[in-house]
Amino acid sequence: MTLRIGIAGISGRMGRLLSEEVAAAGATLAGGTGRNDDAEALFAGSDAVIDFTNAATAEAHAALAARHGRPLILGSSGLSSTQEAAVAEAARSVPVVYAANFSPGVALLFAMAERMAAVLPPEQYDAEIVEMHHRQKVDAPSGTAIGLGRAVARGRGRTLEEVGMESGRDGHTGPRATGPIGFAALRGGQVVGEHTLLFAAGSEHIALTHRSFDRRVYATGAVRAALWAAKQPPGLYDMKHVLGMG
Ligand SMILES: NC(=O)C1=CN([C@@H]2O[C@H](COP(=O)(O)OP(=O)(O)OC[C@H]3O[C@@H](n4cnc5c(N)ncnc54)[C@H](OP(=O)(O)O)[C@@H]3O)[C@@H](O)[C@H]2O)C=CC1
Ligand SMILES: O=C(O)C1=N[C@H](C(=O)O)C[C@H](O)C1
Repeated sequence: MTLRIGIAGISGRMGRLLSEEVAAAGATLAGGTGRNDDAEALFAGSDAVIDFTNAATAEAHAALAARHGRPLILGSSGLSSTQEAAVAEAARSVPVVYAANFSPGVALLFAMAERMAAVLPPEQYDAEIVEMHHRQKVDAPSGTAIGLGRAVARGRGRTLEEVGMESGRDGHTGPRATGPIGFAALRGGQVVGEHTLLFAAGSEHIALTHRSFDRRVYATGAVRAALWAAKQPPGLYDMKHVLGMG
C-alpha cells in the first residue's frame, strides 16, 4: 500500500508543488488544508503530514501529529524558541523531520559551515551571513540563515544564543564585535532563495554560496523526508538524517 501523505498549506507556493511531488514519488495525496480547513481530519486521514504554512500553525500541527501518532515533516520557518520546544516535545512520541531547508545542497552547506568554523578561529575570522528572498517572504532572517548560524556556532563549540546574532546594523554601530555572527536579509522580486556564508579575516575572505533556482527542490526533499520518516522511530530529525549524513 502506498503512503498517504497530507499537505498542510496545500494552496501555497510550496503546497502546490508538494501535491505534484507526492504523485511523482508514487505516494497518495491524502488531502490538504488551508487556513479555514479541518486540520484534525487531515491528520486522522493521513499516514504522514507535510507542513509548509507558518510558525503558529506549525506549532499547532506538531501537537496534532503527536495526538494522532503521525510523522510530521515540518518546513515552516520563523518559529520562536517556544514553538521549537513544542516541536521537540511532539518528536518524543512521533518522528518529526524539521528542516530549515529541504534541499540536499543546503544540507551539505550546513556540514561544510560547521567544519570550516571549527578550523577558522573566531578572533580572526568574522562570520557574516547574507540571504535574499522574494518579496512575499514574511520572516527574517530566513530559517536557512539561522540554520547556518547554528552550524557555525556548533563548529565553534557553542550555541548561536551563546555567540550572539548581530542583525539590522544601521546608524552609528561602532566597530564590529568579535564573536557574534552577522546577519543581513535582502528582499525583492521573485528570488527563490540565496544564502552566502562569509568568513572575513584581515588578509583573506572565504565564502560559501547556495542558490535555489526552483523551489521544487524543497518539495522533492520534503516528500523524500516523508517516505523516510514513515519508517523511523519517534525523534527529531533533519535533512542530514534523511540523506544519511547524520
Ligand atoms: N524548509 C524549506 O525547505 C522551505 C521552507 N519554506 C517555508 O514554508 C512556509 C510556507 O512558504 P510558502 O509556500 O512560500 O508560503 P505561502 O504563503 O505561499 O503558503 C503558505 C500557505 O499556508 C496556508 N495556511 C496559513 N495558515 C494555515 C493553517 N492554519 N492551516 C493550513 N494552511 C494554512 C496559507 O493559506 P492562506 O493563503 O489562506 O493564508 C498559504 O496557502 C514559510 O514559512 C517558508 O519560509 C518555504 C520554502 C522552503
Ligand atoms: O520562504 C521561502 O521561500 C524559503 N524559506 C526557507 C527559509 O526561511 O530558509 C527556505 C528557503 O530559503 C525558501
